[in-house]
This record gives sequence, structure tokens and C-alpha cells, in this order.
Amino acid sequence: MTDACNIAAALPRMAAEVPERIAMRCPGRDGRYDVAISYRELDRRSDAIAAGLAKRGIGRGSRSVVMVRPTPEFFLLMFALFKAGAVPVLVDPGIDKRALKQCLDEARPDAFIGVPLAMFARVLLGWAKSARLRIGTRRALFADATLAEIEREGQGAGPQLTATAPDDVAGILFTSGSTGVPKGVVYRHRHFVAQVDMLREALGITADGGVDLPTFPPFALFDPALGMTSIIPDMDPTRPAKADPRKLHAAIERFGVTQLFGSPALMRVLADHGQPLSTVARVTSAGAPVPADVVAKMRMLLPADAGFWTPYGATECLPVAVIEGRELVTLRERTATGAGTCVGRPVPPNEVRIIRITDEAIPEWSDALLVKPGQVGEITVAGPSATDTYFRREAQTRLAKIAETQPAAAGGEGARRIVHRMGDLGYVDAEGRLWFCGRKSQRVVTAARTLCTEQVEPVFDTHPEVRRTALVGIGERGAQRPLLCVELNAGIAKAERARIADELRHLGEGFVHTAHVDTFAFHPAFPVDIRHNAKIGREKLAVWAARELRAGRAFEPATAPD
Ligand SMILES: Nc1ncnc2c1ncn2[C@@H]1O[C@H](COP(=O)(O)OP(=O)(O)OP(=O)(O)O)[C@@H](O)[C@H]1O
Repeated sequence: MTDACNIAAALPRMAAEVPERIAMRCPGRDGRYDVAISYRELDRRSDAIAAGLAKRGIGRGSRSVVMVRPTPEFFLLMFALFKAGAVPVLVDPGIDKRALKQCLDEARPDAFIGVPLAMFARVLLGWAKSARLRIGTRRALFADATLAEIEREGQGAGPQLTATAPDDVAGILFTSGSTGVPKGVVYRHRHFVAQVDMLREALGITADGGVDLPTFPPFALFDPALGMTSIIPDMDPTRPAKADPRKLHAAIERFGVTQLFGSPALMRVLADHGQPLSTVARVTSAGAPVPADVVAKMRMLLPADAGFWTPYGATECLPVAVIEGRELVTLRERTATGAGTCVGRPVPPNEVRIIRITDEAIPEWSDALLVKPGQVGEITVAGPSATDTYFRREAQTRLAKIAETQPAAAGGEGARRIVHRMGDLGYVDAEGRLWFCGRKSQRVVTAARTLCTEQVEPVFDTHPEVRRTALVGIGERGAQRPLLCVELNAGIAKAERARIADELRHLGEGFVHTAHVDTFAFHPAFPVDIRHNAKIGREKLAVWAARELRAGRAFEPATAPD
């Protein structure tokens, strides 16, 4: 039993070593934080739920949709499923309703576990019809049982940790779908175990744990595996930009929070609030680029020796690389002149390699795919947390994975591994740092060159009246005309647009790669992703921009471009 490859194996270990340590504190309905669960309770209660689920036919390999907010129930349930060797299916509740139904149906779950609203929506919207067991966190319409009943049914059954193998499927996590339909990423137990180890190493987390405020729900699951105490924040996790900073500060002070985890949108909330974070030793912000001004403001609010880490990665592979705020701030200038965004050094033992850009599948690795050092290409990763397949999406799997036979010296005879293609463009600089240049699917290809969004937009973003910009291509790839969509700061009159377009054109002329971006269209408020409130919907903007150009509403250079 002890040799299970399973992140839930941390629970019986912690329960034996530090049974009274608090695993999590929850705000409850009124934010008073009167619910606390010790490691002993977390271990025992997740055992009981696992045993109760087994009695209802949910065990090793059963897929179960989990639509539960980050409450004690969520953690108990997730660890119960891991212990049982069952496979939780997690979908971002904030995504488009049609995509959500598609994800839930595609997963063909055996069980559906949710809050009463999700139970109701399942029937009303016809989600996940395959689920034969339906469990509500509370008594609910269309539920076969409540989670409390399941727990009671399994009480006293003893330890439930299944001896899961490294390759067993541990979970299916859907991507947020910012560039298309969300895809179910198949996590094996070895992937989760590796993620915990890599995060511990990369962020310097010690065995005595610490107190974490994880505002990004899936990541809270790592806290018990890292021996930490989680303070579940009093906020809507799907709306980080709307979080109340006063409530977060109250929890940080009351419980002496030492670590904070959140999306860039949440970092902006804390940075703008401006109150010092004196107990915090480590901040981690993931999921999208963190704007340089937010990094700088946060560094002023944190103690001098605190770390501000930004990991780079994706649902399919995390962490890939990591950078600390001090270094990031020194590279701000380079981003503003078109170098891309530095995402740091690869987290060991990841192997990050850059290959030439293609939209085709690459079945087999070859070193001939590699670009010259320093050249932009697609970022690929081979390493213990790189997942190898999407759930029931053969075509997408083929486009994102490359099989590789390692040379005998590196991995023994004929060792095979999967290389994940990030779908992101970037390069490695002379110091071994990885730079992110934008999504591959959002690149603009003119007759003369390929333009990468993250190398073009920051140049124009330096204009004082500009809030943000988005590069799109008009026409067929290979003969695209670049157009820069511009969102201005609040309160700037329409009459100013022609002047600002001229100034932007002038800014662009300062660099070879932006000199040909000379057409601008002003958009009132960019479409962005729900989860991070940061990833710009360039696909939608491209359609809008083409219409603006046809209607003569775009700002073009006075003389035709050469
Ligand atoms: N530190 C970072 N800096 C810049 N971009 C980042 C960083 N971390 C992640 N990203 C971006 O986020 C992407 C991963 O996001 P995620 O896995 O949530 O799926 P998604 O891209 O939003 O959805 P989909 O893949 O379905 O379009 C990365 O490929 C990268 O483009």
C-alpha cells in the first residue's frame, strides 16, 4: 500500500507524523473561518468517502465529474477519489455553456458529483447522461445520495489508499479553451506526483509546510501533498478580478499566511489595493503573463526577502519554466522593445527544445526539427509532468505530441517518451532563459515574415494612452495584412484616435519587426478569457478587425505601404 504512486499517499503519512496540523481552514458562509480540518480528519474522512463510493460501485478507473466549489467537501472528495484510484473530471465552470456540455458528455462519466445547482443543471441541460450515480454536496433534486450519506456508509472501513501505478489515469482536467474547444488532458498519477516534486524544488518549499492562500482552486490540492495549511479564500474563484482585497488581507493577517497563489488578475487586485503583505514569503502567479507594473507594485508590498514567482506552463504540462520577479523587472525594457516575455529557466528535469513552426502533426522526434539557437520556433517540453494524451481526441493528440526514442546514453536502450508541443512560440536566449512570444495559432504570417503577438504588442503598449493592444492578421496566412487592435485607457475622446494612430505608427517604425504594423483599429473593450481575464480573444478580434477595415473605419497610413 505504501508504494502507491498517488498524491493522496501524503495524507496517511501526514496523519501519522503531524495528526493535529490543520490541513485547511474554510471561510464558511459568513467568512468567519470557523471550519478547520486537521490532517488526521482529512485522512480519515477521505477514507470513509472512498469506502462509501466503493459500496456504490465507484472505484478504480471510474470517471466522476466533480462540480464542487473549493469547500471542505471538495478536498475530501478529491482525495477520496484519488485514494480510490477513481478519476475525477474537472471542467472550468466559467467556460461557455455549450463547450461545458460538450466536455461533460465527452468524458462519459460514471458518476456526477456536484452542488445542488449543478445537479439541477445536469438534468435541465442534459449534461453527462452516462452518469449512473449522482451525488449532491447537499440534498438536491435528481441526486441519488448526499456526500454526507456516502461518508456515513463508508465509516470505519479503514485505510483506502489504492496501490495505483504510475501510468494509471489519475484525473482528466479540461483546458480553458481560450484558443478553441477545451480539451480533456489525461493526467496519470506520475504526472501529479512529479508536479508536486517540481513545484517544491522550484519554489523552495520546505517540509515544515507553511500557510497558503490558494486562490486558484486546482492548485489548492497540492497543499496537503506539500504538508501546508490551506486557507481557502473568501471569494468567487471563477471571478478573481472581483475578489475583495480587504477579505483576503483579513485572512492573511489572522492566519499568518506565508504563501499566496493566484492568477495575474488577482495579483492586480492586491497590487492596486496597496496594503503591505508583511507575513508573506512567497507569491506564485500562474496562468498568463503578469504585467510588469503589477510585479513591481507587488514587490513593494512584500518583505524585501520575499519571492514573487511566475511559472510558465499549461494544463498539459506544468511547470515548464519559472522566473522570479526581480529578474523579470530587469527584463521589462527588453519586452518593451520586442523581445517577447521572459518566462525564466526550465524547471529541472524538464528538457525544453525549440522546433521550427508547423501546423502539421509530427509523429516522430528528430533533431532536424530544432531551430538554430536563439531563433523563434514552437516550444516543446519533455519531462515528468508532460502529459501524453487528450481524452478521446485523437486528432488533437496527434497535433500536440511527438514520440521520441532517446539515445541509449540518455535513457537506456530505446527508451521512449512523449514530447509535448506547447502550441506557443518562443526561443531560448544565450543565458538559457526561455522567452514566450505568443500562441502559435495567433501568429500573423505576411508575405515577408512571421509576426508573434507578444513581440509586437508590448512595443505599442508603451504608448501612455493605450490600455492594451492585440495583433491580428487579415486574409490568408502567408499573405496576411497585420492590423493592430487598440483598446485605449478610459475617457479618451474619439477625436483623439487619428493622432494616437499616427503616434503608434511612429512607435512601430522604431523596430524592424513592427515597422510594417501600420494599420490600427480602436476597440472599446477586448474579449478576454473568463478564467484569467487576461488572455485576449484574438480569434474574435480578427473577425471584427476585418469588418472594420472593409468599412473604412481602420486607420491606415496616408500613403500606401511599400
Ligand atoms: N507565465 C506565463 N507567461 C505567459 N503566458 C503564459 C504563462 N503561463 C501560461 N501562459 C499561457 O497560457 C497557456 C496555457 O493555458 P491553459 O492551459 O489554461 O489553456 P488555454 O491556453 O487557456 O486553453 P486552450 O489550450 O484550450 O486554448 C500557455 O500555453 C501560454 O500561452
